[in-house]
Amino acid sequence: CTGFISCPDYLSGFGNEFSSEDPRCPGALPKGQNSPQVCPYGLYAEQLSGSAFTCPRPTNKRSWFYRILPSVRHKPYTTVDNGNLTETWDEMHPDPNQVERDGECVCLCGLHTICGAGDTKTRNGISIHMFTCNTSMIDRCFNNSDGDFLIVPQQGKILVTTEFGKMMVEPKEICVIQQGMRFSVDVFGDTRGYVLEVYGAHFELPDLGPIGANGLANPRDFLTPVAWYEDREVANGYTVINKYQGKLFSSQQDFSPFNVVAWHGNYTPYKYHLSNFMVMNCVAFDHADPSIFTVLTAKSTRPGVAIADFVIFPPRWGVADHTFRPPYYHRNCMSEFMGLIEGHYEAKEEGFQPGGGSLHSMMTPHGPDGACFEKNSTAPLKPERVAEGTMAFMFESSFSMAVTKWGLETCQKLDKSYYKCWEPLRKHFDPNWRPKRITT
Ligand SMILES: O=C(O)Cc1cc(O)ccc1O
Ligand SMILES: [Fe+2]
Repeated sequence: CTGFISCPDYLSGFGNEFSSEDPRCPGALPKGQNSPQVCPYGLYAEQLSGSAFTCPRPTNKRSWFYRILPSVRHKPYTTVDNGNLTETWDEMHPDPNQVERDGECVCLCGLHTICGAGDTKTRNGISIHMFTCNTSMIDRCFNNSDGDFLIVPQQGKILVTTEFGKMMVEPKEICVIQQGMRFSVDVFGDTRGYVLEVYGAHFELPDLGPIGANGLANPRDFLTPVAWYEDREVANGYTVINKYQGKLFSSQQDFSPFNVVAWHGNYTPYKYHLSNFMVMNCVAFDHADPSIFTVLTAKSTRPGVAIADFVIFPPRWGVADHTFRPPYYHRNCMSEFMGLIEGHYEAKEEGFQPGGGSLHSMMTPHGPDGACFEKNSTAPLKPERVAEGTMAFMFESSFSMAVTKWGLETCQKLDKSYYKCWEPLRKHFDPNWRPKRITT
C-alpha cells in the first residue's frame, strides 16, 4: 500500500506515545525537546492538551504538532445556524416510553441530535446524534470544543482527514475524534451513521478483571493515522466550524488546517474494526450481562459507573444449557440507546432496522418481543451461531437522557406502535405446575 488517499497507513496501539513524520520531511520532529527556538523546516510548534496539565500520568494526554502555520491565525468566530444539532434537553416533555425510530430518514447533511443529557459548560454529559450526508466537506473542517465524538458509520465509508493524518472508516469500523481535533469528512455516496458525544471524559478500554491480560478489544487493534500535510493556500477562504457550548461558530482562514508535517504524543484520533473484538460469553448456563461486550468506556468519577459505554452484539456461538438464551427482560438504572449497523437484533427479529435506533430510558421495561420469547422458550438448545451477519450496538449511559424535538417529531420516523411488539406476550402461569420428579 503506497497512496495516502486510497489506503492510509496507521500506527497500532491504544493511547501510546506515538510519533510520526510525513516522509516528505524527514527530521521534522525536533530532537530531545518540544519547543526549540527554531523548529526544523521552519515549522511552528503547537500543543493540543486533552487533559489538565496536572492530571496523573495514566490520564495525562497531550500531543505536539509541528505545522506550517499555527491554528491561531484565523479570523474571528461568528455564529452559524445549528440545524438539528442541539444541547437543549427540555424541548419536549419527558416521556419514559420505549422509543424506536425507523432507519430511512431523508435529512440534510449534518448532525441531528436525538437525545442526551448534561451540560457542556460544566463538562459532564452526553449527546447522541445521527448524521446523513452525500457530499464531502470541501475547504471546511469541524472542531468540537465540547467533547469527544465516537463515530459509528452505518452506511457508506468515510475518509476522515485530521491534523494527525487520514483514516478510512467503513461500516463495522468506528473512529474516535477527541475534543479539539480538527477533522474533515469525505464521503463516497449516501452515507449515514451514529455519533456518541461525551463531554468531559475520554474513552478508555474497560478493565479486564479476572479475564486477565488479553481479550475484548485488544490495544493493538486500535489504529492511529500517520502524519500527512498539505501546504495549501485557499484564496476563497477555508472554514473552520467550531462547536462550542452546544452552538456552532464559523471562522475563516486562508490556508488548510491540515498542515501538520510531524507530530508526537498520546492524544490522537483512532479507529477500530469491530470484527477484531474477542468475544467472551457464558459456556455453561444463564445470560451474562451485556457489559462483557464493552468496546470502550467513558468513566464517571463513581467507580464502575460509566458516563457512557460503547457495547456491541457481535456474531458468536450460543451454547448455554437449560437457559433462555436471548437478552432477559430488564429494568435498568442506566439508559440504553441501541442502533443497528447491519442484520437483525437478536431480541427483535422484525421491526428494528439498520440505521434505526431505540431508547429504553432509565427503569423503562424492555426485553425480547413476543415472537422471540415463544421461539426461544421451546428451541432445542444445541450450539448455535447467534447474530450471524449482524452488528447491533448500545450506547449505555448513567445519564437520564431527554429526547429532542427532532428525534420525536421533526424526523417523522418515530414508530408509534413499538410497544405492540410486547403485546403478544401471554401468561404461561400454571398453579398446578410441579417440579419434575427424577425417577431411577
Ligand atoms: O436488548 C437490550 O436492551 C440490551 C441488553 C442486552 C442483553 O444481552 C442483556 C440486557 C440488555 O439490556
Ligand atoms: Fe437492558
